[in-house]
Amino acid sequence: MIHARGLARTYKTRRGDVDAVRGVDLGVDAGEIVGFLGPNGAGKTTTLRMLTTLLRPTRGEATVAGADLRRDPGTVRRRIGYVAQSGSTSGEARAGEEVVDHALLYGVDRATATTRGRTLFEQLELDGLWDRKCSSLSGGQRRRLDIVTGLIHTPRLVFLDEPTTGLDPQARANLWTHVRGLRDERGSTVFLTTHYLDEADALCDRILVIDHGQIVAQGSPEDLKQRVSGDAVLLSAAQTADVPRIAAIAAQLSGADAPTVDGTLVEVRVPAGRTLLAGLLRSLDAEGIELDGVELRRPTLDDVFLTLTGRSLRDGESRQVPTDGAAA
Ligand SMILES: Nc1ncnc2c1ncn2[C@@H]1O[C@H](COP(=O)(O)OP(=O)(O)OP(=O)(O)O)[C@@H](O)[C@H]1O
Repeated sequence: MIHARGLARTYKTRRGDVDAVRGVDLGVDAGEIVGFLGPNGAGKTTTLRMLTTLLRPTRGEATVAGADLRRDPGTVRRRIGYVAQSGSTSGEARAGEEVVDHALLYGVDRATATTRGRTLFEQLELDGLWDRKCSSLSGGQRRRLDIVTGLIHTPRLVFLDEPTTGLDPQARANLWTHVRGLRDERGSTVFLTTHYLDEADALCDRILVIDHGQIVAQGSPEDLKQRVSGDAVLLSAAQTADVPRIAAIAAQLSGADAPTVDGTLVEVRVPAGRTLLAGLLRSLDAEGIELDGVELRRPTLDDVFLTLTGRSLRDGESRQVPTDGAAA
């Protein structure tokens, strides 16, 4: 569905050239949900805008939805749906009208657009809102309306730029269900950008990680996580004085990396945390050491990014990340 080779974009600015995307190769098969993940400024939107014909690549080639991006951008445009970060509906318009107008732009006739629009409203739980002003919809409803707009001309490939940014957790989870539905019920291929690791993990068949304009990793969420060897064992000491002894015992675990200490928290990475945990707790107990808490953390996508780049996926954040790997 997408086949790109060496796609690059340099912006000319007064301060000099900005190499936003530096030669991206990527492939997306029909029916996949692919997540495009990376920190702010990594090049996600620039890549998306090139693939959707909104921005001309400085270098590289791509076929998108079966048409050549450079030679036949008109066909690419007709075959894809694009839901921009900022959305595309205007506040004063009525929701249904907005969707029908969008379809007319694509050459869909009014009757067909209305029938399709009403079906999509039902599928995306917007029924009853056809005549409502867009400005009176909730954030989640408006985002789903953006998606209806992106789908009204029945594209085979849909690009979603940060579809859940700004939504509350329930609205995000609800939108994931709808994105899965696009693929499962309509057979659409979905290419989405996101900052949220949990979103990519839960929703995507495959993930591409971009950093500094280049793809630094790709694979299924599980594949990527398996590249980070080991589990993290986090031991929270009840008494600060016990921390050095806890670290010393943790360091003796089979295959352990050097433990790190942060206040009363000792963290150690081991190849198979689950099998070592019981023995570790027995050793600590035998030494009369009391713990406030124990956590075994499987690798997260953020660990993958840390391993690859030495940085957290979440901007400017250092190692103090929530232990469940969920994005803030
Ligand atoms: N029109 C432009 N002119 C100059 N530089 C730009 C322009 N648009 C983007 N850039 C720069 O190109 C780089 C990539 O930006 P891009 O918006 O593609 O990243 P992103 O991964 O989508 O970021 P975000 O997650 O913040 O949306 C950044 O350094 C950005 O400042």
